Amino acid sequence: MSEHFDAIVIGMGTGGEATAYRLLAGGKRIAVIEKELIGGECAYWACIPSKTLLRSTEARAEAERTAGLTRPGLEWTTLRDYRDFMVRHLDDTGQVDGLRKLGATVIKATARLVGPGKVEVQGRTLTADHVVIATGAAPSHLSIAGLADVPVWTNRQTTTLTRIPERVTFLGGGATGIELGHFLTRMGSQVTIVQRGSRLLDREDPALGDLIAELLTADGIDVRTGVRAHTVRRVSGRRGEEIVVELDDGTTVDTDVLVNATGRTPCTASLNLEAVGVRPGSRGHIEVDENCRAGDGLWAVGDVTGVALFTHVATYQGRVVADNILGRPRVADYTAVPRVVFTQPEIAAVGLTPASARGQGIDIVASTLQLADEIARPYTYETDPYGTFTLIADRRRRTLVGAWAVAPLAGEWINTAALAIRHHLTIDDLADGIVQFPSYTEALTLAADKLVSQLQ
Ligand SMILES: Cc1cc2nc3c(=O)[nH]c(=O)nc-3n(C[C@H](O)[C@H](O)[C@H](O)COP(=O)(O)OP(=O)(O)OC[C@H]3O[C@@H](n4cnc5c(N)ncnc54)[C@H](O)[C@@H]3O)c2cc1C
Ligand SMILES: NC(=O)c1ccc[n+]([C@@H]2O[C@H](COP(=O)([O-])OP(=O)(O)OC[C@H]3O[C@@H](n4cnc5c(N)ncnc54)[C@H](O)[C@@H]3O)[C@@H](O)[C@H]2O)c1
Repeated sequence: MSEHFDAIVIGMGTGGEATAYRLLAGGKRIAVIEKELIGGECAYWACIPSKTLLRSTEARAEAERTAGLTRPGLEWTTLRDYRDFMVRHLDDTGQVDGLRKLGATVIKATARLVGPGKVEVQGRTLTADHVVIATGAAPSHLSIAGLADVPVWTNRQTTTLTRIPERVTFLGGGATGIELGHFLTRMGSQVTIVQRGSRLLDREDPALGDLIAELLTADGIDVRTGVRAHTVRRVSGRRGEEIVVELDDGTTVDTDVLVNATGRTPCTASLNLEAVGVRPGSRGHIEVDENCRAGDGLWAVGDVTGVALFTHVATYQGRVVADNILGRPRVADYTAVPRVVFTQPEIAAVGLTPASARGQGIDIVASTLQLADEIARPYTYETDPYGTFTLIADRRRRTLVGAWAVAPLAGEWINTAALAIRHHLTIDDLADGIVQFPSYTEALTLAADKLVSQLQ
């Protein structure tokens, strides 16, 4: 017997949850299907544990840079227990019960499409007016000789670790490698980051990549850019079993733990997409239109769409899809999605990079501030003040198109720049702002003011 629903959500990470809760609030009868834990990657193995772990190392380093404070102790076992609490001890009973109380049918198993509006799970066939795919992404496959013979960690083993390894090597210098590498170096591990691209965070402004490499190197990380691992071997060394990573510049890295942080690929293999006539795009993603629609009565949200692999984007798309299903037509607008790497200091970017702006034919004008030379807050905040901020504007329209910062709390105050870009504020609007003194956000007004002068 088939069971019919208004909507079925496949995958209950952030994107699936955002869709499901909004549909439930809108009075829809829904089924949600999750093969692992309701809450998905972010809640258990990504954003939440990584930010929880990083906060203690950040607070300790901040104390060292604050007048009158000395280095506080850091108890790994207490931090580890708090991390376990924050990831709900990898138990989603509360989430399952909560959804059931709201009226959802919750199924913990792998779902498979068997036709338009038809989903097979645990031998049952469910039908629905709408099917929402929210199956996320998984670590990309690595092709390196010898890899099958050595243990390779992903973000999952790294964020759930119980012991701090002596030596850790990250393949990949994106947000995952930088955040988790930064945490581990501050916990005493000897960390190496092997980055194929010529810079860390290679989709950002090159100036940002250079700055981060300097900061991470100063923190003790061995940053190797423009190189690739071609072979890995397990050997018996002085300290017992170890892994030797051979790089294509002729150098090697000896390590205890090897982490694949080379990016993520959308999860579609288990879905049987052919049944609904969908072929994954070039990056393995499900292509969606401006409403996040992948076909008739078929929608996709989150990492599986390959749009921008962030929790806030998955949540946003979930709201867009739910509103469309609820009969409130809504278009997704990805202008000014903030991108923050939670190191200390934080690395934050939003909008276009200078290269992407030029690629769109925009004549740009930029202003870079060394914050300690320009505003008071860095001095009241820390004894060794630090921070760089760049604002990028469209010369002709005078609107803001991009910004980045490497500075304390940048992940918070970059959101003001995000709002300004999203709502097409001009540099004149920003320069006319009255901003709390002393705050890091003052940099935004000051940089805008400098751009106004530059354009006179
Ligand atoms: C280390 C790390 C740190 C991160 N930190 C941040 C951060 O600080 N901020 C931020 O914005 N983003 C961060 N991200 C990115 C963020 O985790 C993802 O963008 C987000 O989790 C995507 O949510 P999602 O719902 O699309 O997918 P997921 O959370 O991956 O959920 C997909 C779900 O679908 C389930 N599923 C898959 N196939 C099926 C099937 N056939 N049937 C049933 N269920 C299925 C999976 O089990 C999974 O639970 C981080 C990522 C990593 C790796
Ligand atoms: N704070 C956050 O919001 C946060 C934190 C972590 C991850 N994420 C998101 O999760 C997604 C995955 O992050 P990620 O850092 O794993 O991937 P990524 O794609 O952002 O970065 C991977 C990096 O690895 C490099 N690389 C690829 N193949 C390589 C190889 N064989 N050897 C060495 N380097 C190689 C690439 O040049 C790239 O710079 C991203 O979209 C990211 O934005 C977000």
